[in-house]
Amino acid sequence: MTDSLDSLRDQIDALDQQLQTLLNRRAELAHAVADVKRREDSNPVFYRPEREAQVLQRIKERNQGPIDGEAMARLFREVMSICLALEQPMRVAFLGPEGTFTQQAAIKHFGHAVESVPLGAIDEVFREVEAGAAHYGVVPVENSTEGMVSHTLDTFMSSSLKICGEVELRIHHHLLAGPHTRRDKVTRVYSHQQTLAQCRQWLDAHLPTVERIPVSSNAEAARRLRDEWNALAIAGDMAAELYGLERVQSNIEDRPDNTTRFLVIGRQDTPPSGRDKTSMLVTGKNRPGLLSDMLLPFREQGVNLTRLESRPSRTANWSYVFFIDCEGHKEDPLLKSVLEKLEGDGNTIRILGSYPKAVL
Ligand SMILES: C=C(O[C@@H]1C=C(C(=O)O)C=C[C@H]1O)C(=O)O
Repeated sequence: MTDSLDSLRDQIDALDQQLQTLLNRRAELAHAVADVKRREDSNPVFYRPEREAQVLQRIKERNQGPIDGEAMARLFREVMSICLALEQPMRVAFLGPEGTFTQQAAIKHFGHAVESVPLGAIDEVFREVEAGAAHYGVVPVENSTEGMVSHTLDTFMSSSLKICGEVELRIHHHLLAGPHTRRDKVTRVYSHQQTLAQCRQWLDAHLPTVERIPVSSNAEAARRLRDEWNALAIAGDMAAELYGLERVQSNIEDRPDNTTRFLVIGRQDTPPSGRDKTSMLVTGKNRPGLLSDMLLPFREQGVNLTRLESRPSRTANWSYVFFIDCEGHKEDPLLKSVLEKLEGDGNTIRILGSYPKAVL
């Protein structure tokens, strides 16, 4: 015999009560952890990215369903966010304004229990964290369609901040109309330059005569529709919701797997989580074979590179710094010997951070 609706709901109520008790018990334990951190360290660090990554990874691995592993991890992301807020309310600066993908990335990484602080430019995010006015910052670093965000890489050259996490976000762009938009009279479409580039083919095919106007962010594009009647905007869900815009067409990005990677920056080093990445800045004296010599130690030790970019060093013309991302933590023996070899060869290395690979 199957259970009646009332009986099923009674069972759900009983479980909810247990879950609630357990969640509060968990929060009490997190609070106790905070006391230990305070006792053991005069300058305690409450947020522990390596521990959070391990917790989320384990949740995904042991999940049996029917709830999907990713969804379960997202639920626990929020639980940890609330527990951490009881230890210490956290301020996270991001490249604003409200409604940008960077804010979405910040919330994906830290959960909703943090105070997210919009700032106008990437270097302002760095400065806010350097000055201690925010605990952490989130900035975009590369897009799978459009490549690196050079401004972020350049800012690292003059900053002492550490990378303590990465966030990957699938980016969906929608064509949006405002409350006064006259759809038969549209002459302009607003968006950030990167977004316009990511939707180039769609725009060529569907709006070839509409002028594309780059603005400072997708959220700014959405905001402009409040008082214009002959324009559309391209932005993501968050900006669309925030400004109450209507979707004319969803998911107009040219590549369906369009993804942006963001970095979390802070002032502290992150211990190993077991599934880590390391980002570094390497400079060497310009000579034939410099780059291939730099890469050799990685090959010899079997350390996998995940990214390599060069940027002008800004100290002399045609001299370059290399941004190298690889798998592993700087304390791993294999990576340690790569770093020693690179330094022994006369290169200068600055480790920008070792941090857990994105779990969500
Ligand atoms: C409870 C801790 O503090 C924070 C909260 C965590 C949690 O709720 O599980 C995990 C890591 C920290 O960011 C801890 O360090 O274990």
